[in-house]
Amino acid sequence: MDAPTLEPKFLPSGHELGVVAVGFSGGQGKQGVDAAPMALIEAGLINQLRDELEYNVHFDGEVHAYTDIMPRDDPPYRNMKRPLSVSAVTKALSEQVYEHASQGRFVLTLGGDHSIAIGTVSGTAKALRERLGREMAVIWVDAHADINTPETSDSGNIHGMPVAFLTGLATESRPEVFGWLKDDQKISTKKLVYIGLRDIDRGEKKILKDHGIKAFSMHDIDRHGIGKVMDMALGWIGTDTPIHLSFDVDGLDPMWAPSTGTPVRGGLTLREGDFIAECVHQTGSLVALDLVEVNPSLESEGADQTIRAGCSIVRCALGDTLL
Ligand SMILES: NC(=[NH2+])NCCC[C@H](N)C(=O)O
Ligand SMILES: [Mn+2]
Ligand SMILES: [Mn+2]
Repeated sequence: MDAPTLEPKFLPSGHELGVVAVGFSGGQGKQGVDAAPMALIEAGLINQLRDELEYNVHFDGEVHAYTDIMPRDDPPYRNMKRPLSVSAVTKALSEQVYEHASQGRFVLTLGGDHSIAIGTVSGTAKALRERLGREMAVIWVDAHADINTPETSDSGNIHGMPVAFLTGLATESRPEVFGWLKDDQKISTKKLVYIGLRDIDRGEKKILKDHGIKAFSMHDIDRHGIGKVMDMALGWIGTDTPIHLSFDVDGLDPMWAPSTGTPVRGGLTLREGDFIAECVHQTGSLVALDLVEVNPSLESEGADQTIRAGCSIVRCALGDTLL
């Protein structure tokens, strides 16, 4: 199989890969999503990246559960469930991701629910600003926009809010509830692009509209095809901007990825998911990838294919090709 061919634009070498495994489920209510990193690793993902794609993998060999920093008492605050836990975990994760990214490594984070993106995106955004003096773009592949503020959220689940905190649309001064997030760890709403949306809350629709956020829904993919949508999405970002890809496995149709906490029918095919990852790799601008929301304990007869779909997306984003 081919080694990653493209010269990356924002990494000193195309071969240094930092991996962080995050066994965290507190951003939503269903247990089991914390088992995903181990399931992905046991399916051979890290070995494939090392042996077939020839990455020099920097991985501490641990699935981080952050039990030592988890507060015992964590009541709702401003409608958020488990705010202290999610804040503490994402703060620690942000530092781990920052460490890899500031050493010029590509950062792969295996989640975990999507609240962990508060940690991953903040870590890479800060490192890229320091290392290159550049603002980073984020491509968010998901059935959901995850841009609720604590006030617009119906569920109170923080995995539906990460983008609001990362763009500064939601703010909080208490350091123990995301007040640790500083401007240099945030991203602009102008550098955010969604792909695959199909289940957006009313308050989220208003936010997307009011801030002119670039979003390609399943309707756009039906209309233009995924090839054209990727041209438009990457055209919006431009060729001079590093990209962090945050991939929620529920962006795929439940036919291909049934084992996830909030499945929504009418999603991306397996090939469309891989194609998105391939196209983003081909830009040479990709600096980080999150794979989140795989929950092997749900629809467990479909767990294997969900895990395989997740592994495939990661390999494609890291330069695997069909030929
Ligand atoms: N990362 C996810 N799967 N998020 C689902 C969010 C669902 C819903 N919009 C909420 O805010 O609760
Ligand atoms: Mn989702
Ligand atoms: Mn999500």
